[in-house]
Amino acid sequence: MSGSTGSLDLGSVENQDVFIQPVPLAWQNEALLARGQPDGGLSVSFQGQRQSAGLLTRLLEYCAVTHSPEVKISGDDLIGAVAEGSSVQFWHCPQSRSIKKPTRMLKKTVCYQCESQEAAENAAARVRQSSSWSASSSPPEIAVIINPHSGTGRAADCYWNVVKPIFAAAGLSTVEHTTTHAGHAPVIVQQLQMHGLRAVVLVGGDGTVWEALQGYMARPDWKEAVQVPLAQIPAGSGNALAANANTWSPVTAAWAVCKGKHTAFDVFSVVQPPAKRAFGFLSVAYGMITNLDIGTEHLRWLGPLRFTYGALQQILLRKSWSIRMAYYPAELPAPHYRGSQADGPATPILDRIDREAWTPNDHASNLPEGWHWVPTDQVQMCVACNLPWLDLENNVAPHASFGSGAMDLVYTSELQRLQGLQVLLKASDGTHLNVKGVKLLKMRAFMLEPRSSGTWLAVDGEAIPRERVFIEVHPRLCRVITA
Ligand SMILES: Nc1ncnc2c1ncn2[C@@H]1O[C@H](COP(=O)(O)OP(=O)(O)OP(=O)(O)O)[C@@H](O)[C@H]1O
Repeated sequence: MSGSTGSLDLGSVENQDVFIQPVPLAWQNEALLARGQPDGGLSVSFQGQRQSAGLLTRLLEYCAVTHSPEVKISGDDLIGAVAEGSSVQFWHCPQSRSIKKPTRMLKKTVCYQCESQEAAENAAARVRQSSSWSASSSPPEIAVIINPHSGTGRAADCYWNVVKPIFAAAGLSTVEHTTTHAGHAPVIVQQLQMHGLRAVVLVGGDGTVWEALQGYMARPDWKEAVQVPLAQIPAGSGNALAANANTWSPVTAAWAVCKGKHTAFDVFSVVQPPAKRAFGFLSVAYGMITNLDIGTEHLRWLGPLRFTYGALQQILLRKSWSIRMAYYPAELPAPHYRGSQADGPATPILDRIDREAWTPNDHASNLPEGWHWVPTDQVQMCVACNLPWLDLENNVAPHASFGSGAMDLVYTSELQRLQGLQVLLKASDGTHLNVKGVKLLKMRAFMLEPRSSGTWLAVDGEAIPRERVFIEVHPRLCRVITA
């Protein structure tokens, strides 16, 4: 590799990654030779001075004396670069070792000295564009909503100290909004200029995602708006959307936003007249699960540990709650709907039943065609999951998936304490479904009628009135950024 002062060699590179279309990327000068790789990655060799000290520098110096002065960064890992004066530094997010929950860590190369400030800025701009702009000539625009109340109250720190520097190195154009009160996120989302946005990034927990979803669906242009993916930076207590998107840590989620890969996922309508229809993305829970979540709100300072504490308490108490529930099974096709959807997505299954006819004391009444009763009138755990992970730790519905068009009802009626403990211990890998007494049903729509006090009815972890509720899944309606 010869260094010819100031010359810029624009070689072409092939695009082998569907999400990254590398621009031709190769330039060289006396100090720095960086070559675009076929996978969109970067091979950097330093022929001039190196700046900055630290372990990484010393390691690289070691490489230099052992005649392998090249740093190779894969296109998948590379996210951008930072230029300062006439030096440039490349940022990348390689996978860390954990295989169970793949996360990424942030790494920065040493600062390479270019021949001029312009050369350094040029180098940084090229790397950003090739690694994080999906071949666009202008930077992707991102709306960020930060809930400073989420989790243990560190969401804002997490964003400004960890995530924002990554977005800046990737050259993303961000506009930040910080919520000032509960219920603020839907207002922010309704006012966003969605056209052209790469993503709406939510820094917070699932309550923030839930609120943002209400904002999406309340927009007159909801059909177009839902094409803009959501992303969750896991900074709350539960962080289920991030878990299900395989973005298990703030750095991993930030990296995923830089890469911009997204997929469709189901959401569901929550119909509980006379209240306005709401929308959920995660779960409908009654009994034990709500007690261990909403019932431990006063222990927020414990972080995710509060759920473990709450679960142990519920298992030992061994309480059960009265319920009546009917469902439209996943095996049956969803009826077709052809009407206008100006007021939100249609609910063809719920529209075919007479919801008023289901009187509270009428367990034996005839069900509409295709519907079945859930065969119990008493539950301990009762949670209908739209996604497998209910938080970063618990894979409660391992057979659920992003776009299945169905929710998995996981429930128990008469678990002993020992079985309850087994469920708690096995929920992290989904094997709790094998514990005797744990039942699973797949449903496209359902009616849940809570009949006990002393517990909550909750959608996505948010309490709703403890009254009869009708749910219908909307297959693949929204989009989410994934790793
Ligand atoms: N500035 C604010 N002050 C107080 N509360 C807020 C503010 N902004 C948002 N909220 C409320 O904070 C609640 C909790 O936020 P969020 O759900 O993100 O965190 P969490 O409860 O820790 O996480 P998870 O829902 O994943 O368990 C939301 O229901 C939201 O209404």
